[in-house]
Amino acid sequence: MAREQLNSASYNWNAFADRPQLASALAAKVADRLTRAIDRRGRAFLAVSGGTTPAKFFADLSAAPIAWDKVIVTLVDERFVPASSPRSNAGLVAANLLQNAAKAARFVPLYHEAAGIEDAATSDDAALRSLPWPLDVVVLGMGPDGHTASFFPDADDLPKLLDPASDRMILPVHAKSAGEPRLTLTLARIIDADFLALHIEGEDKRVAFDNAVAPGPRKPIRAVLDASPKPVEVFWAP
Ligand SMILES: O=C(O)[C@H](O)[C@@H](O)[C@H](O)[C@H](O)COP(=O)(O)O
Repeated sequence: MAREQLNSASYNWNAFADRPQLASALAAKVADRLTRAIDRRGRAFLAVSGGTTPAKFFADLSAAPIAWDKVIVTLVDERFVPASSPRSNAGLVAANLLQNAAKAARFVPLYHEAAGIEDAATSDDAALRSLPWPLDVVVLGMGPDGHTASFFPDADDLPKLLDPASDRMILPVHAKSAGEPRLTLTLARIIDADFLALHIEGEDKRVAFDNAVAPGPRKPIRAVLDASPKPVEVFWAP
């Protein structure tokens, strides 16, 4: 698809006629990039987002015939709730992605019991350092407010979350609009990924994306586009 270069933000817009076609195409692309990573370095490291959008994509990806036993899956971000909560991204991934062939993957969650979100982020950051960074594949989602990961526009310390030079893997997030406190990958770890995709669906998200990349107050998704050394692959269906 033609690449759209807008100011310093670069992205490729991949539009699909419907959501099943998007899910199938994104699953095939991610499976291919994971296989290429395994061929290159003997393993692959994937981070996925939660929310309501990715379930069909997860289901399609879960059936991909790749060497899932060589794949590590983690989350782009997590709500500070146990996996048993309906709000849990780990629960969503367990129910939709870690099924079928993908059951063989190793899953590294972000949530664990802790005194608070700061303690959880500190211990996550230490624990995740042993993973084979950089990520090979990251799949982002986006909210109507232009947030991605847990980079909410009203987050305390948003500049710290968006610092492209951060050496942190995981940071805590407090944001009124987020619901629960969150744990999130830093922007620096996201833009280090070998393949970075943004999966959005519906007219509202297309308008929100267009607004985010238009001149004006910078939304968090725009910070990712601007900082990414490669064009972000946007996958969109009505
Ligand atoms: O924990 C989360 O909610 C996600 O990681 C978040 O960044 C999500 O991708 C967007 O909020 C879009 O969510 P929907 O897919 O529900 O619109």
